[in-house]
Amino acid sequence: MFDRDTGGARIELRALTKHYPGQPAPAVDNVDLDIPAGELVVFVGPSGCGKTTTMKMINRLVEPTSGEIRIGGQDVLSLHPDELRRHIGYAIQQVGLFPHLTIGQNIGLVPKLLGWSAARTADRVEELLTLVNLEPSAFHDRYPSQLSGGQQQRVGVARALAADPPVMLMDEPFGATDPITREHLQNEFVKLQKQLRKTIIFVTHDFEEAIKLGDRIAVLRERSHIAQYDTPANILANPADDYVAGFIGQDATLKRLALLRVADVQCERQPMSADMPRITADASLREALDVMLAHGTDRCGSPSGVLTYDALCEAVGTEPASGTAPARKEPVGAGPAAALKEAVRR
Ligand SMILES: Nc1ncnc2c1ncn2[C@@H]1O[C@H](COP(=O)(O)OP(=O)(O)OP(=O)(O)O)[C@@H](O)[C@H]1O
Repeated sequence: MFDRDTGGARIELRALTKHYPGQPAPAVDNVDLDIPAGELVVFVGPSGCGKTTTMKMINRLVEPTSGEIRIGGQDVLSLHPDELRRHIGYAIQQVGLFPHLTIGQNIGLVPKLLGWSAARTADRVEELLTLVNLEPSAFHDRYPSQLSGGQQQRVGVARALAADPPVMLMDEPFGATDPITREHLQNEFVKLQKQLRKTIIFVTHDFEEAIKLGDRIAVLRERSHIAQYDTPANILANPADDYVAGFIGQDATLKRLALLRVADVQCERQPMSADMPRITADASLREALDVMLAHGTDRCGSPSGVLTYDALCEAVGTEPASGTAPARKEPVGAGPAAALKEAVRR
């Protein structure tokens, strides 16, 4: 099956359509989409636009009315749905852990179904608990009700990864957590995916989350019609139309600053004074701008040279304000929104 390459498999949707019985219009209408192997693609769109239906057709929790789905070149509709689902990881907001099974048993469920030996399953469960930052000795034998919401969501992700599937479907998997836990889970997940390079479809309502996690974002309209499908940077720089621009909101420049690293920008080879603020190469341009504003200067030192305010503006395609530099000292805590209003949008 397509899971021979567990590092990720290409997903192709062709004219994919779902018309629920008794409904006046299809929930998903004639969708074409290619998802390259090893990429994480985020579906964003308003409630009811068909994100979940599109995703559930891929593991056949919903049967398509018409169209084609291929994973790793294989026709998904010709496979037995149960067999198919054992090779696609699935994580959802409600987590769906079995309350009467321990955490270890929940994670080991699919490997057991796949006929793995008890020893191999036990090793995998331990490996996965460690991977999602849950100490195996502390969590293996607990029941789901004995875990916090964020911990349960980590178990949900571990369970989806259990059989090392090439494809993962994730429907708002961090949705039910508070903002701090959510950010933590997102950061961990970004690190994890860098390592695993699964092919992932990730549904969210949160555009910030889409920018942070996605190699590409599919912005969907009603009936899953694709308004734009591109990298976060390209969508932020060139939204296809007002609909997409509406999703991005007011802070496109800020979001682009957050996406770019100091290392991505041409720095000038010039002497650095002792009082020039310093920034690391992997800091974002948003952080660099904050540092400049906090120090009332238009430049800061980085490992590859001096990063100037003008270079920063050029990197996000914004004209530097005339007379240039962020002149007033502002506390770092004033945050980038205030900074950009002050420095970029004058
Ligand atoms: N089982 C069903 N029977 C009939 N209609 C359905 C069924 N499931 C979903 N729908 C309808 O299909 C459309 C798309 O629903 P879907 O859940 O895919 O949207 P969504 O974009 O995931 O929404 P949300 O963001 O609110 O979860 C909606 O109009 C919904 O009411």
